[in-house]
Amino acid sequence: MPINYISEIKELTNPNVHIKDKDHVNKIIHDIVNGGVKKLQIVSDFDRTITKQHENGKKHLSSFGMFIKCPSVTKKYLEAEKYLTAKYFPLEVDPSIPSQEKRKLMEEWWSLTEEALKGMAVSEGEIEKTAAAADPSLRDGTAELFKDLNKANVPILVFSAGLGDLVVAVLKHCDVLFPNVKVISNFLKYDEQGVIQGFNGETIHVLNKNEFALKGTEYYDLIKNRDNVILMGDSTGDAGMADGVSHANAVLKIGFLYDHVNDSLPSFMDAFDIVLEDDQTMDVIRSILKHVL
Ligand SMILES: Nc1nc2c(ncn2[C@@H]2O[C@H](COP(=O)(O)O)[C@@H](O)[C@H]2O)c(=O)[nH]1
Ligand SMILES: [Mg+2]
Repeated sequence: MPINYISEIKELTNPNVHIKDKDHVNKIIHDIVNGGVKKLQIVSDFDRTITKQHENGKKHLSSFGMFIKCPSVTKKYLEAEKYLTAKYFPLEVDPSIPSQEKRKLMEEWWSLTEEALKGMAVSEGEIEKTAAAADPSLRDGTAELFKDLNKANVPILVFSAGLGDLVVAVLKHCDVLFPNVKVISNFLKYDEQGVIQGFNGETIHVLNKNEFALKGTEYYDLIKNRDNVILMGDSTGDAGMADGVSHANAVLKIGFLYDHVNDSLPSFMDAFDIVLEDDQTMDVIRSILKHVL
């Protein structure tokens, strides 16, 4: 009789864990366990997935939210960022907005953000210092998780619609930027004088991650023989992050839900296999990996 992981793994029996199709989740966990470390890869969102969603009663800053703490950020950008975030963040987390309409709104937000960034001279050094000073909180157990995955040589793709320079600086500051960790995100493009020209490459926002084929990226070679994926995100748009892994076999999608729990739970349970309500830890993925690593 195959193991019933959902009843075996106590972290999956907590009342804040929501699973729509238990048989399906058991089957995926079985495939991941049977495939072992050589077949496994992790794809994770960054803001409010690797970082906490809230701590000590305060919402956690996003990578863009940390960026505005850089001393060289202009007053003009601060005003633009404040206005844009106040306008678009509530729309991002509003479950009642149809996805096509929300996608247009997110495209607007990111393109206006890119325009507002142009012309500033905020150096990488300043970004590193700001990341350290922001004292970001990764989910409890993230360092242990990344260390165990690095030891087992399991690649982790951090796929962020945030500001890649800040994402890398935070991972470095928290000593989790191990060799197995790769970041795909919006990285700043600079001219020779160190002035920001926008983002490098195509802009990633919260609702187009599913379109980023990983084929052709430097990451692809690492994962081409790894067809089992554990995916983690905090937005329904994150659930498509592994769509670019065309050869994927078993994909276990873990969603961290915090905003508008009652209204968002149905769409989260459709998008993710396991939904964790207000869980600021990596306990669930670590408890599953105990059967793999
Ligand atoms: N404070 C701000 N937050 C922003 C801005 N633009 C986007 N965002 C947030 O970033 C995350 C995306 O990052 P991910 O790692 O979760 O993909 C998204 O959820 C937005 O809330 C901004 O200008 N200011
Ligand atoms: Mg996020």
